Amino acid sequence: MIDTDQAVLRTHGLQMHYGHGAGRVHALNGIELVAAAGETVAVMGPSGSGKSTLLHLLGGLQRPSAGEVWLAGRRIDKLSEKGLALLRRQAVGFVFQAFHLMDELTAVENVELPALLAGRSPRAARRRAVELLERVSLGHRAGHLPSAMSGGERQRVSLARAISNEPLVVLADEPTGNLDSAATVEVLRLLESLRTAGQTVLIVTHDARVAAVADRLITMRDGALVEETRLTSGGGWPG
Ligand SMILES: Nc1ncnc2c1ncn2[C@@H]1O[C@H](COP(=O)(O)OP(=O)(O)OP(=O)(O)O)[C@@H](O)[C@H]1O
Repeated sequence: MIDTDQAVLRTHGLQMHYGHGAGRVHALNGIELVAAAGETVAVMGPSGSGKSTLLHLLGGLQRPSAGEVWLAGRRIDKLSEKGLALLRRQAVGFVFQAFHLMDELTAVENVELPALLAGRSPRAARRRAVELLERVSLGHRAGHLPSAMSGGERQRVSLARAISNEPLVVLADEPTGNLDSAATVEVLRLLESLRTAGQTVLIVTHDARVAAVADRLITMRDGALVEETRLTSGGGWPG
């Protein structure tokens, strides 16, 4: 049991409905989730079980229909739009299956963007972006546009961007969903290095190799958490 005082992420009675009347979809039905500081949590479950919706609510991309979302001891589901935008910029790093990089910006410009938006000096933002690209073994590709990069390289750029503001939590939605096996292994290594570095990470995935990197695996079905497994290896490199 995780001490909720140490929770970076916490939900209480989290519900999400879409639509009205007969067309109403209950995407989340009262989720109680706690993620401790430094923990990597994988979320698996069938298509439509509510994984992406949960991730969006945790990162302040959407607001719940009912219930509470807490990030680092602060309730975020009642924040204003402006407050949510600030929170997303400062406290959350997102990684998406489709990368969501800015096509017209180079790799280094993509990675430095969050730091610039957060008010860092251009020089400091550039220095950090270069360091991060080196950390994901893409220092030599800093000046390249995303269109000139492979899927694995693009996802490594988006991981570097996700951690550029030292977020409290990294939320990854099927980060290997668009990647071949070799690129998946590269991204797995990076997720593993985030875990080792003590970053709090939540990963939605359909890939058991990705889930194996986590400290804890949560399974969802029909908008509910139905199973929780502490991985015996405490997270580890899949063989
Ligand atoms: N914007 C929306 N409007 C209406 N229904 C939605 C919307 N977004 C999601 N849903 C529905 O909510 C339920 C949960 O969707 P969600 O995308 O969270 O599932 P998921 O587990 O992430 O699925 P997948 O693994 O296919 O990505 C599904 O029934 C889905 O059709």
